[in-house]
Amino acid sequence: MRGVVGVLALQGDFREHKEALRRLGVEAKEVRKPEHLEGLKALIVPGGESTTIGKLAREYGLEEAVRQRVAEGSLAVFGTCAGAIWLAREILGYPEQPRLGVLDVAVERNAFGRQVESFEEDLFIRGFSEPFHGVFIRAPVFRRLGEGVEVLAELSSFPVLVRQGKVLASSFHPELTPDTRLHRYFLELAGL
Ligand SMILES: NC(=O)CC[C@H](N)C(=O)O
Repeated sequence: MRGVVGVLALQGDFREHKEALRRLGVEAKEVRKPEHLEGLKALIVPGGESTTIGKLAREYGLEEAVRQRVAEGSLAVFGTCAGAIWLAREILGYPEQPRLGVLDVAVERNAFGRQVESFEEDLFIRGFSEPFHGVFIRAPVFRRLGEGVEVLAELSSFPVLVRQGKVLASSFHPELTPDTRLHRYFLELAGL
């Protein structure tokens, strides 16, 4: 057992992330209120609908609480798809959409076009020796990357996996494949 990881459980596929953590022998804790963050060093924000996640996180006081913990450097965060959108500083075309703003990127929602609802593609992730099977569902891409943002994987020259300090964000859904390497990478990032 390597410590406890929080999974934001307001909306979206948080159960699949819990299952990925279980496969790694890590205890997952559902986070729905600011007090659930106590003692946590790592939080996963699932895919789903970023407008709903953002709205509920604001309503429940989690937006402010998570932002504070990330600013302090005491919480690592991994956002997948809608979760990644919530982390971004800017959401192109949706200036009013609630977001955390801790990742210095502009994110474009549904960037591969609405007609391309979903697809799968093997990705080369920096530091991984074998390709990672990426599942993309109405996926965003990261644009206008700030100086501190490192690109870990690209697809057709669009960044699809980025990292800034202890903040990790993917356009795709690692929780929907049996491959746990990216979750393991995040645990290491969080110092777990
Ligand atoms: N699979 C997903 O998480 C889709 C994200 C969705 N396109 C959004 O903007 O919230």
